[in-house]
Amino acid sequence: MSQFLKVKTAEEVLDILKTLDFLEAETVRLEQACGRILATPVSAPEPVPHFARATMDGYAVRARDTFGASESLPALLEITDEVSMGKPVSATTEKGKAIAIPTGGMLPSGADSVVMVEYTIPMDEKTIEVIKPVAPGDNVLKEGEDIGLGEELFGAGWHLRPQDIGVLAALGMQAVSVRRRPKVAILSTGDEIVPVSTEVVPAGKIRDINTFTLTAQVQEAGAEVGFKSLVEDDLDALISACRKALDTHDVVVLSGGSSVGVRDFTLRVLDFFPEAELLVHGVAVRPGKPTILARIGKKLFWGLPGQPVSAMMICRAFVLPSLMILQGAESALEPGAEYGNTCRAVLNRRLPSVHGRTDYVPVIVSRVEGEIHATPVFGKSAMISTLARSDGYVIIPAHVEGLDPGSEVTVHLFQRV
Ligand SMILES: Nc1nc2c(c(=O)[nH]1)N[C@H]1C(S)=C(S)[C@@H](COP(=O)(O)OP(=O)(O)OC[C@H]3O[C@@H](n4cnc5c(N)ncnc54)[C@H](O)[C@@H]3O)O[C@H]1N2
Ligand code: MOO
Repeated sequence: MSQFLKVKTAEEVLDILKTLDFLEAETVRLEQACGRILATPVSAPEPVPHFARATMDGYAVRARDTFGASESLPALLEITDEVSMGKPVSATTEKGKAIAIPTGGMLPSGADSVVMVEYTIPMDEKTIEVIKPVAPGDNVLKEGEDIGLGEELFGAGWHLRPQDIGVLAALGMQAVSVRRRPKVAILSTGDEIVPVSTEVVPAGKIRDINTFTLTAQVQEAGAEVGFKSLVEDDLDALISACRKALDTHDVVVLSGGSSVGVRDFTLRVLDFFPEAELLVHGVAVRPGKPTILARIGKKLFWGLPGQPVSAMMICRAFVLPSLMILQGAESALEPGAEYGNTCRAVLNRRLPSVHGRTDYVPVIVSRVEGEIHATPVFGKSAMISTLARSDGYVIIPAHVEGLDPGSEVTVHLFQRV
């Protein structure tokens, strides 16, 4: 199966990802729904609120009984009843009458507005003077004013946020249908890689970084990380680790290998999976050109470069979008959609770039005299500290040969919020 495919552009890879099938839907309780992606649209089965409510403490009145009221010429109203919180009141607000009401109380019939207590002067136990008029609807939340009956609230593919959960709670939806979280296995390979727990690292070896960075990244995209393993550079060991991972996971993310010819090694692993279909073998990007993507049955297999910066950038640029698409995220399916938040900034250094290759350049974002600046962080892709110092990255498209200082750029922020 080791056919060699033409190196793909970043856009071609994203287009391939958009053709992936979504994972199945599952029902989760509202408490677990934040951050999940809706599988079916949601519309309102009832109005919110389902009765008119006061939004201020005061008196429920007929607005026309207060028209023209002022401090010098107050409107005199008789208090006939009091609304208790959480209970309907049987009394009706009649002409010249007022019913005391707390914020959130149910508006009595006949009333169309609430006079705030501050604009009333008690005359005696049963009488108030209103010193400022109200218009119909003042200080009242009407039935369905928050959410209308049948209102279309969220489409399939909507990424649920805390406030969305609040809407679902208001509607009494105790459970929602969302896409299953992708289960991801993270395999790191290389004879030079030793576990983080290694106290004295032998000469020629380094501690494992990628297992940790890739795990943290894919979790950020809502995936569950199952199997994690450091695998030696041995074909049989790699095949058996991949087989185990593919059996029980939706996605396998393998990083690194041996310095020479590792790509062939990863491709050779794929030869042992008859269903494997190589989708990407090399991407015209920097860093991370030697990236592999294959489909194995319904499963995805990513082969990422071993350099920690390259692995993280490819994960962010392609693996995370693939995880969002598996979860049916509409935001990941839009043309030109990028994962995460962005901000606009002014570049304060020249950024060289080669025509025909998309560059991902880490930057520091700072505010200088009210303007947001992006300062490139240069460094080799073996240097994880460059990303730790950066706030995000700028993408220089393949057709652009470098950017001059003063260019306005979009910074893709590492932090999602
Ligand atoms: N002669 C050439 N050499 C290299 C080329 C090339 O085109 N010709 N490409 C370079 C580029 S670009 C990259 S990227 C790397 C590709 O690396 P591999 O994916 O083959 O992976 P490795 O060789 O195993 O690792 C590269 C580097 O990353 C370190 N590494 C690997 N895994 C981890 C880990 N889990 N934690 C921390 N660091 C890790 C590994 O020790 C190597 O230093 O090849 C270039 N070479
Ligand atoms: O493609 Mo490599 O990832 O630039 O270091």
